[in-house]
Amino acid sequence: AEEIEWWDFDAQDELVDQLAGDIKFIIESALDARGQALVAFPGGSTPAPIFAKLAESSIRWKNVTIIPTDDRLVPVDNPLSNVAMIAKAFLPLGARVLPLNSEAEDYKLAGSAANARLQDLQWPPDLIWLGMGKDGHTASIFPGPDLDEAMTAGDDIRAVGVAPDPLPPEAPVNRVTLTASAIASAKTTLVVCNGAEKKAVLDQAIEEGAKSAYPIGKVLAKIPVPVDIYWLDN
Ligand SMILES: O=C(O)[C@H](O)[C@@H](O)[C@H](O)[C@H](O)COP(=O)(O)O
Repeated sequence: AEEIEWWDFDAQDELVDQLAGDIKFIIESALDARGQALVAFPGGSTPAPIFAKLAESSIRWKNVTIIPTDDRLVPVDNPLSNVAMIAKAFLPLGARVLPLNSEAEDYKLAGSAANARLQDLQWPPDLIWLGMGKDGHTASIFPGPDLDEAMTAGDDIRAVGVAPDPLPPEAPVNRVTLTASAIASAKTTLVVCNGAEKKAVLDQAIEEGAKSAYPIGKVLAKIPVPVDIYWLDN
């Protein structure tokens, strides 16, 4: 990243208020400028309170398209589905929510189907919000066999299918994920993470940059704009 700005929080509600306010500002600036906005939100356990706060805000959601940064290859009625979590929060407000995953059995096919779908969108996204795992993964760019493809896919490849090895215990399924070049194309990127363990990983990843074994380090090194990191010390 051109520059990294850290925002440290001691209390979750402070982080939620600040982050929801900043995301609202980014979306409304895009709506004022282009009449529409495209944003990518992560899955996992961190987003729920922030989604709830965003859902309370007076954003003109009907002109907003939301895609997941990545998704687990499960049907939308599966509790592991990221798009289901996003749809539950924002569809009732009139936002357009586009799934990354499809019925494709094979994760590679699912990746190409997701990539084809993203080609129809007004690119690049106004905002990409990244989460991070303790292993340094972000979106579904994991350390391991598919890391290279997700990191080196050309600018025209916006999503790929990945088969993390080992499968992440919190959601042991194959995935589709935005590629590093797609993430690096965003107008604004922010990272949200919590806890001392993740902070240590993130500090090391940022220091090591493109050489890092941590995917978040490689991805952040590709981003040409300043990145804000919201960290909750809990
Ligand atoms: O589908 C996913 O799993 C996510 O998009 C993933 O990248 C997530 O952001 C991290 O795993 C952090 O997850 P937590 O918020 O649960 O710590």
